[in-house]
Amino acid sequence: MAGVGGPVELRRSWQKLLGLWTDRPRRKGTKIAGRYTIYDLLGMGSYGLTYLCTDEQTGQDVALKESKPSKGKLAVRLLDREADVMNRIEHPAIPQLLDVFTYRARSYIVTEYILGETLEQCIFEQGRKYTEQDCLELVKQLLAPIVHVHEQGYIHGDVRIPNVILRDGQVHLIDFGLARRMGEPLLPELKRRMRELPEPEDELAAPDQDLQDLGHFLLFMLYSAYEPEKGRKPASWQEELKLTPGVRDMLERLLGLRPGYEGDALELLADIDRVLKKLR
Ligand SMILES: Nc1ncnc2c1ncn2[C@@H]1O[C@H](COP(=O)(O)OP(=O)(O)OP(=O)(O)O)[C@@H](O)[C@H]1O
Repeated sequence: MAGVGGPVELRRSWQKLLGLWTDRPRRKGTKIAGRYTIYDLLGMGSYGLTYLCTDEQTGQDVALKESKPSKGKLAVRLLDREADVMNRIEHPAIPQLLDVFTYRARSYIVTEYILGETLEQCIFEQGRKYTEQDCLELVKQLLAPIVHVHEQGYIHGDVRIPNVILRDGQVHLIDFGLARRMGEPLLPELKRRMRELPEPEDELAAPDQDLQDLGHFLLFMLYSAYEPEKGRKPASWQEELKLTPGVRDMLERLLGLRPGYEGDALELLADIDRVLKKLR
């Protein structure tokens, strides 16, 4: 029959509707576990809702992430994993884990709230443009928390501009929802979600994956200053971005277009310092 899907599609639409209802954000002023008062919804991710809350015990602003009820046990498991990784990490450029609890069948993690803007907001909402030097300074800053995560035996797994917050010019790395122990494969349940990523999804977690992501991060940042000439056909980034040779080489190594850093963040750091010296 035209316009009406089969039973599978109908079931999917019904589940989607049910999900929208059960996952609807909580109202401002709602108190969770008698302690955290919701002030604002920060975002709705695939498996969780994140709120800006006031911790009534300390008076501190916190970010509270709640598992999505429609995603059932998987959302709870992912939040547990995220808490487990954050519990082992302590770095000034990573929000501190403050609390983990279950309340009315939902899981929660509470972290320090970083008041600032994500680099995605800086570029797409505020139209900020970053020079090569700015971009390298930011990547250099970001390497510190990434190296710390690697030293604890994990990879972040999702280094992207929406997951980096700038506060007073200092970067903060958030969202450990896809973090994995070194050598661990991607959770089978997440494979479908990661379909668009260029890396093979069966790859075991290794530091080079974060460095590759850092390459994509750097490319995004560099494009913020790109002004396409009128009527010019789209070309490769090497042609579009007029990069100095040092930055271009580094990017090609990060993106795996020539022999790379093999996960060696210290080699990358030395390279950044060398190129920055020339740019300054
Ligand atoms: N500690 C924090 N401080 C300030 N803002 C935060 C913090 N944690 C998350 N946010 C903001 O909350 C929003 C939701 O973030 P979160 O990373 O939890 O989920 P997401 O990115 O929407 O989803 P997904 O986990 O599926 O990528 C984002 O806008 C993010 O910038």
